[in-house]
Amino acid sequence: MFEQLGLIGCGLMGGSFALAMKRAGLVKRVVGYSKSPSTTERARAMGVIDVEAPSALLAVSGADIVLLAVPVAATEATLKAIKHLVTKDMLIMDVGSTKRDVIDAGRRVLRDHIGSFVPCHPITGKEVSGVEHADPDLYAGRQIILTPIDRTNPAHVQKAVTLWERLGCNVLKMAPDAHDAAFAAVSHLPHLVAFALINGITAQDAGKEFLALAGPGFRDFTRIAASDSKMWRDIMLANRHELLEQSKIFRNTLEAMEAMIESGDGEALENLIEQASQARAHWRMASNVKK
Ligand SMILES: NC(=O)C1=CN([C@@H]2O[C@H](COP(=O)(O)OP(=O)(O)OC[C@H]3O[C@@H](n4cnc5c(N)ncnc54)[C@H](O)[C@@H]3O)[C@@H](O)[C@H]2O)C=CC1
Ligand SMILES: O=C(O)C(=O)Cc1ccc(O)cc1
Repeated sequence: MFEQLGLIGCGLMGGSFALAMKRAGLVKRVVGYSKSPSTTERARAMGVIDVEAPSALLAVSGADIVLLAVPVAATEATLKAIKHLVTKDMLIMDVGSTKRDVIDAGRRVLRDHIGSFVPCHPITGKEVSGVEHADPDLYAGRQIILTPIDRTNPAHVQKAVTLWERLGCNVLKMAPDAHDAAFAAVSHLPHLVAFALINGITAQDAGKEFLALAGPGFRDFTRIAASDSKMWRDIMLANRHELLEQSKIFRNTLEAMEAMIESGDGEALENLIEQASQARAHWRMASNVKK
C-alpha cells in the first residue's frame, strides 16, 4: 500500500505503528528520526525502522506516508522542519492526544498543504514510553479517532481510514473541539487525578508506609500515574480550558460527596455510589476486542 514511511518520533506510539505497518505488509521501508540519536539508533537495532535519518526533513524525503509521533508541543517545530518536502500526494498523520492545538499548528505551518494532514488519535497506549516498549499489537482492536477539517483532502482521509482498518482498528471521525472536550473528561482528568492522588499520599509523613499497604484497587486506579511527565505536561497545557472545566465538575461532585460523609447522610451517599457503580458496570470500552 505504501512504499516508504517517514517516522518522526521513534518512541512507544511511533515504534508500534512502524512494527504494525511492517507486519501487515502495508509498507516496504521505514525511515526514522527521533530527537535523540541514541533512540533512533536503538529503533534501528530493534528492527523498528530500516534506515536512520539525521533530521526530520531527511526522514520525510522520498516518503509517501509520514507519521508524527512526538509530544504534542513538538508538533509545530516538527512540521516547520519538514514543510519544504511536503507534497499534496503525501499522507501525513499524527497520533497526538489533543487535536485543536495540533490542527492549529498544521494550519499555521502547512498552509496550502494542510489537505495532506489527517489528524489522528489512537485510543490505546501504555503508561510506559520509549521504543523499547514498542509493540506491533498495540493498535489492534482499538479505536482511532480522526479529526479531519474542511480543508483535509477526502482522498487522504479515505487512505487513513483504510490503513487503520487494515491494522485492526475501529475508526471514528469527530470534530476536533468535540474530541478535546471528550478526552478532557475521560483521559486528561483521570490522569490529573491519579497524579494528584499519588502526590497527596507521598507528601504525608506516613505516605510511604500507606503505599506499602495498598492492594489491587489502588494498583488499578493509579496505574496511569506512572506515565511520562513531559508528555502529560504538554497534553494538560494544550487542553487546559477543557481540562479545568472537567476538574471543576469533578471537585463539585467530590465536595457534594464529602458533605454527605460529614453530615452522616448515608442514604444520599449510597445513592451516589449506586449511581456510579451502575454506570461503571454498564460501561464498555469503545472498541471491545481487547479488554
Ligand atoms: N503514550 C501513550 O499511551 C499515548 C500517547 N499518545 C501521543 O503520542 C505521542 C507520542 O507519545 P509516546 O510515543 O508515548 O512518547 P515516547 O516518549 O515513547 O516517544 C516520543 C518520541 O519522540 C521523540 N521526540 C521528542 N521530541 C521530538 C522532536 N522535537 N523531534 C523528533 N522527535 C522528538 C522522543 O525522543 C521519543 O523518541 C504524544 O503526542 C502523545 O500525546 C497518544 C495515545 C497514547
Ligand atoms: O495507559 C493508558 O491506559 C492510557 O490511557 C494511555 C493513553 C494515553 C494518552 C492517550 O491520548 C490515549 C491513551
